[in-house]
Amino acid sequence: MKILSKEQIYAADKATEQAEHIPSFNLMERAGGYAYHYLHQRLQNQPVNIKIFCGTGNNGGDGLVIARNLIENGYSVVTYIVNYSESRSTDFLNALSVLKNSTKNWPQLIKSENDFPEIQPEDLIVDCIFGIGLNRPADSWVQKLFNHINESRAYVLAIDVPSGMAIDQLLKDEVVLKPTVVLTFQTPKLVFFLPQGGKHINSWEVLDIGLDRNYLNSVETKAQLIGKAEAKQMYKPRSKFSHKGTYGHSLIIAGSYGKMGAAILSGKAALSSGSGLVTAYTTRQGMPIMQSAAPEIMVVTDRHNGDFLEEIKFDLQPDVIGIGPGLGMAKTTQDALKNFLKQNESQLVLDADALNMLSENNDLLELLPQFSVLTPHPKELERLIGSWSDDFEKLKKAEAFSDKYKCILVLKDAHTIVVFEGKYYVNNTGNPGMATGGSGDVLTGIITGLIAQQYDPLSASIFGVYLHGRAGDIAINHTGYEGLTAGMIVEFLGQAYLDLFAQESEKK
Ligand SMILES: NC(=O)C1=CN([C@@H]2O[C@H](COP(=O)(O)OP(=O)(O)OC[C@H]3O[C@@H](n4cnc5c(N)ncnc54)[C@H](O)[C@@H]3O)[C@@H](O)[C@H]2O)[C@@H](O)CC1
Ligand SMILES: [K+]
Repeated sequence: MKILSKEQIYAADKATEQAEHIPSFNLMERAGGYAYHYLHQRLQNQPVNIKIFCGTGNNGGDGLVIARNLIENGYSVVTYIVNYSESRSTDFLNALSVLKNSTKNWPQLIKSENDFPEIQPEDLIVDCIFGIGLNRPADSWVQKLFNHINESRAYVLAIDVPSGMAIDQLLKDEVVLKPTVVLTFQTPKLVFFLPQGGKHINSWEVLDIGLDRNYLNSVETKAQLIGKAEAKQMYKPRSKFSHKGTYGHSLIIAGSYGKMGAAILSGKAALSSGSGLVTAYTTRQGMPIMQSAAPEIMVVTDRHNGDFLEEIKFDLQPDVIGIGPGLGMAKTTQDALKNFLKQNESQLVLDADALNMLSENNDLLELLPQFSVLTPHPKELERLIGSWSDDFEKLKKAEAFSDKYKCILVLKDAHTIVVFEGKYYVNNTGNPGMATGGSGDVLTGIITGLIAQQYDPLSASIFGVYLHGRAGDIAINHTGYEGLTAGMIVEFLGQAYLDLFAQESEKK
């Protein structure tokens, strides 16, 4: 699903007005009307006290349209205008006059803290104070109103975006009216998926307000949300006349004394993602551990007998190499990595200690083949690209890094974002249960295994992140968040594949 920027949303509104030859107020009527239907379907005329807080721009105008529809249909509504500014948008004024003409229920003005109404926990709050137009922190009395509503513990439905949250920047000392649900128009907003904005959002739904299809189909967005529909399109079906060689050979370079689990998890994940063959390259001590833990995985070791890898040399021609999990940061391993990178020609997926070694020896980055995949978690990313002031800057810096080294960056987080060639692919699977040791090793294995099967590195990264999250989502039905272990993500990978097509087969 495309994630439109603020400018693109305004342009989509304009394109719709032009294509349909309608004034902008009709679009507000439509958006507010659909939002009313959304509420009505769920409320079914239950006697709830609804409090609608409206700003003085178009988000506020939407609120006035929702209020009018609710009142006309017999709901108990109090409408407030939060007077953060003396100026009013034209469509806000249109909506206000329609509301005043068609109901006797005039809004109450809130100009300061003295005007705050009491809010009961059982009230239903509709937040239409600020939408996508917020571009600076709200006045302190308005922020106090947000907190006043937050403290009430009432159910809050935010219209389009939660008030107080800018969609294209992190505002200083941001105070957000915390929504129970965000009903967002047409396209989810990027900020919902970034840690600093996303932490306020439990749940969001898209309301299709019928913006112009031509515009939406043709607009190129920087960000895209990756769900099942997108993942399904990437899936490569298997042919009947295939053999293990068809699906490639993955080499996993991982593990050290006490960290053989990382190699096992990565290797097993590469196998379960479908790699035809998997070989692990690890320390000699690791050989019996690997062989007994995963008989399907072949093992090659270095010549030495140390706790850490001292040499990375093998007589194989893998299709792809996943390198890094559990390697440790020993000087000998760093030298081994350097020598390996100097002569390597295989496609690479780099994770964990391999990334840390790259951060410590920046010149090694120049040795990476084009389209290498790097999968840093936030700390590893910071070591690679330096610190950032907010999530938007983090993305920009990641983009610059990816451009410079022609690599694919997989920014692991609650919503993992794959960054490549100026585009952001935002994953929409996964859950907090996956914040567990080894989960990243599994992702490395999956992406490696997909590249072995001839997924191009970008598709392998996007699809791999999706499958990893989906496997975790299916697994928690059996384990709960706390009980989920990285090994289970591997076990449920097959289910994640099956799930891509689950709906079709259920319908048959
Ligand atoms: N045709 C359209 O453009 C449509 C717009 N819609 C709604 O319009 C919203 C956007 O409306 P607006 O652009 O009017 O913006 P908002 O209603 O989000 O904000 C109102 C105005 O407040 C001002 N402002 C920004 N930060 C402020 C601050 N901290 N303190 C005081 N004033 C501040 C800005 O000038 C901004 O335009 C969307 O989120 C959506 O809800 C919908 O009605 C659908 C159609
Ligand atoms: K809002």
